[in-house]
Amino acid sequence: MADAMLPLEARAITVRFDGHTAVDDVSFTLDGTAPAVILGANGAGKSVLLRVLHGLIAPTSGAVTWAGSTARPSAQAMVFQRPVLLRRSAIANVEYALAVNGVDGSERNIRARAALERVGLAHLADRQARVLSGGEQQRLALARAAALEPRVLFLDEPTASLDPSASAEVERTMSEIGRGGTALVFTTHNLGFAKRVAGEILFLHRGRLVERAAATTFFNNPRSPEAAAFLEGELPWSVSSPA
Ligand SMILES: Nc1ncnc2c1ncn2[C@@H]1O[C@H](COP(=O)(O)OP(=O)(O)OP(=O)(O)O)[C@@H](O)[C@H]1O
Repeated sequence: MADAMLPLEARAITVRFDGHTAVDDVSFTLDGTAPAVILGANGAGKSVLLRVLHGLIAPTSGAVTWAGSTARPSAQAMVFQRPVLLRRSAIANVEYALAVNGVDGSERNIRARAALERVGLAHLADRQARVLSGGEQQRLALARAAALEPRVLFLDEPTASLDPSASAEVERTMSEIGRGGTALVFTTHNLGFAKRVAGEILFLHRGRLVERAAATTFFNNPRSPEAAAFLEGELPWSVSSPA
């Protein structure tokens, strides 16, 4: 997990869909030392920004650079709100991801077992992935991503469709992965989760980055009126960006 790929820099990222601006001239640099959480109301542009950073969406203008290069490094992965799992056993799902990433056959099983162990799913290694509970499926998605030993892991609302106890398990697993040297960058609507895990906050409002701060500063003393309203629960439920 060489640090040669950091910092991760967003340079004037703008994303437009059919004339609608989802992300509007967003710039920041992440050095990977603390978990970064992207916050904002529904439609603020969080998921789109995360996908641009990961390389799933090309920005309309601007660029993402890794240690100054626009080449997308392989040591970064993404976990989605609802994991897409293959119709195979839990361990076979992890082994498949390792195979796709060029890990030798002999090593795959060892790394997959270690990854399942890490997320507390070793006992379910041979169970069909698709019959696992929602929380177990999300932890399997985390194991699959962590097995690749990414330097940066993007997570889009990783606990959104889970009950409180499954959320707590996923949160614990993410923190453990973060302590293992993987930089976490994620979105969430769960402010308690953000407070517990975040080192810094990137707050988006209508596609614009209106505030970036250390998490404690952001939650105790937000500078922007938009962030203050968001934390007070006073922003309208959906805040779309202007056309
Ligand atoms: N593929 C797409 N085509 C057209 N518009 C899109 C597309 N993806 C996102 N958008 C729009 O871009 C805006 C930002 O969407 P995004 O999913 O990033 O919001 P978000 O902040 O993640 O919201 P939420 O909290 O509801 O998930 C929204 O207005 C959304 O409708």
